[in-house]
Amino acid sequence: MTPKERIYVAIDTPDINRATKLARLLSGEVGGIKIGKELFTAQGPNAVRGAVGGEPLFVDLKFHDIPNTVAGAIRSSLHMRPFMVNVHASGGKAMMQAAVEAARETSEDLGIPRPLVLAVTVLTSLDDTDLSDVGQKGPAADQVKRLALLAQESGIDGVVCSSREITLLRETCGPDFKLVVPGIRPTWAAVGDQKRIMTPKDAVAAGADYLVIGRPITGAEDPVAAARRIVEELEA
Ligand SMILES: O=c1ccn([C@@H]2O[C@H](COP(=O)(O)O)[C@@H](O)[C@H]2O)c(=O)[nH]1
Repeated sequence: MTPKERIYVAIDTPDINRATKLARLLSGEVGGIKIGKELFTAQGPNAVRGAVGGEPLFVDLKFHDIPNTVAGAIRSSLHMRPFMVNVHASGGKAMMQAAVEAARETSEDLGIPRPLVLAVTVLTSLDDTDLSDVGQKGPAADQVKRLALLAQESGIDGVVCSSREITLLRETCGPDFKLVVPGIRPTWAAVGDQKRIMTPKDAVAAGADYLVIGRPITGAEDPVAAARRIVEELEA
């Protein structure tokens, strides 16, 4: 995979014209587009697929509900022809198994490749103190490892984690388990609300499969130049 192909740009906006413009501008500059709750909730699935065009799509809706409901949500999300979809690992084993099974069945019914089904471990905006505030047993790396192992046992293809846990998860879950990492910050970008961060180059060196990068690209005065700068840093 080339460095460029590893980058999924997070387009977080409710505005379909802005999303479409960004997706067109960045086509060929990155590996794919990630859309999340902001665009999806404002515009719905047809508009999302239209905005993204033919680019590989990561549908980041982080489903977290009872198994039957999550299976239904996964089935519905496959109409956007995603390359990756996700659920929260903390939804438990039965929920993750239901998600994987729904993705398998629906992709067969639709005659499309089965998307990678990922599980979110601990959000990159949380640190050890935040985890303890919500009663989760930290440190964050321990909770990430626990959830990643549960996800792997459930048939999930990989996890969303921070780059700081890559080395640990490569040792624990092996080379084929996909590691998709948001919380990516080039040295020249604002950190914002992210807490467990790393630079693109360090994340790839650590063994990330895909980097999710939003505001450092979409919030830049020139998003194409920002994307190219990141690719150059990865290639250097
Ligand atoms: O743990 C997680 C899971 C998902 N995200 C999503 O990734 C992008 C990051 O955007 P930036 O602008 O680069 O911070 C965003 O869409 C989040 O919803 C995450 O950040 N952390």
